[in-house]
Amino acid sequence: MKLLIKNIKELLQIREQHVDKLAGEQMKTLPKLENAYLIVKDEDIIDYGPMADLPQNVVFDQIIDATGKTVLPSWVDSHTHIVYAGNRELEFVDRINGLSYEEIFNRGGGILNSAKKLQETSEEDLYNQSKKRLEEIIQLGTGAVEIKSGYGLTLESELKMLRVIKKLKENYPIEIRATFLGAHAFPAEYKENHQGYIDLMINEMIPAIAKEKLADFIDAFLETGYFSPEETEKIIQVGKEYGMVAKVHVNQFTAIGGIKTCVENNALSVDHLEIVTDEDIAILKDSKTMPVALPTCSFFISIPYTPARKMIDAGLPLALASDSNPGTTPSGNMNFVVSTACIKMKMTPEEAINAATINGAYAMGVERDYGSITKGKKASLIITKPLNSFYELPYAFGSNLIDQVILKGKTQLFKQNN
Ligand SMILES: N=CN[C@@H](CCC(=O)O)C(=O)O
Ligand SMILES: [Zn+2]
Repeated sequence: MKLLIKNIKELLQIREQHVDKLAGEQMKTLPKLENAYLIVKDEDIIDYGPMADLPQNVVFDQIIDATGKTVLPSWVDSHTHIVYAGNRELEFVDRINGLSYEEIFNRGGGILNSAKKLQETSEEDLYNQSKKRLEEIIQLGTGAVEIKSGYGLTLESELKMLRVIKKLKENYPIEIRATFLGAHAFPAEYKENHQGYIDLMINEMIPAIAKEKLADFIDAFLETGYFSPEETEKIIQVGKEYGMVAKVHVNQFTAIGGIKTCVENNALSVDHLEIVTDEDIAILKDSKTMPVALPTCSFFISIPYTPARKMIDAGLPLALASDSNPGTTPSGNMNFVVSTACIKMKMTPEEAINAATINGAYAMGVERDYGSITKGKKASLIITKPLNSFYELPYAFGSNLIDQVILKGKTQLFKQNN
């Protein structure tokens, strides 16, 4: 199966040589080709170039004319919780009426509210609720996504979540990686017995999950009132013994030394980072750990934005992800994430697109196959509607500027979600 996309007004994020990630100044450049073609064979990008060099006498099975349109690699969303049951719109109204995220959690809401709902939901129902969200993000241009457990908080329900993620992975062309987030919150019955829940995770959950090969990564909510740096360290070290790489929620509300713990334990990414100290920046500077910002979480619950300017100007890399979840970000729209990063965090469109493609791919370990227009990478692409320039993507926030989504070489069309 050979597909030609021709007359592309702007072909973005072309990288002839493989890059793992981009940091500091490098993020300012988004290489592009104007009036270009791109050729796909089966699942892969095999060629691209200026229209003047389009190979002649080649027979294509499908031709897309992208006159006036921009083509870019699909978004890579390295941090989501899109598998969940029900939603939390009542807490949304509680927050409007003055309660904080912390106050809602302390009343038994928040993560524990979602856990209760999920424990009462069958695996089949959970799959059906979650697949609608997955189809929605595919239509919004996401081509690779990380999905976390963490609303189960019992052996049975964590397995249920991870099996749903596995089934989504089997049934959809979007690239999926799974993360075990048993350490999302202490269940009420373990409030005064942290060690008991940690023992449950270490002795039962992690071995069972590893046995079924259900998780690539391990995560914890390292935060005041949730998991301490020491508790997190223990959990991620055991995860590592079972082949799970750490990706950690840290510094969402407070800086308690969590970034240091994560970097020392070779975390692939540290995510949230709404509160970042100068010491944290220095620790991240010479590490392989990718900082990940989640600006639509800041938008939704009115907390500070990750200081992206300060971090990038200090030479750090930065990835952007949606954090799609029922409590703090009920949206998996990466287009809005990119807009919010530009509008609220003063990232340039070039920086934001780099952060949502190649750096996102690094943050979920798929940078060999996703995140840039490079020969041999997966043909997972966004074709926009006609645009003046790609700057319109973050500028026209709230508009859907996507005309077509191609995942692994195939156009994606879903029936309207109902
Ligand atoms: N902060 C921790 N976890 C999620 C939110 C969980 C929830 O409120 O359901 C997050 O990344 O924002
Ligand atoms: Zn999260």
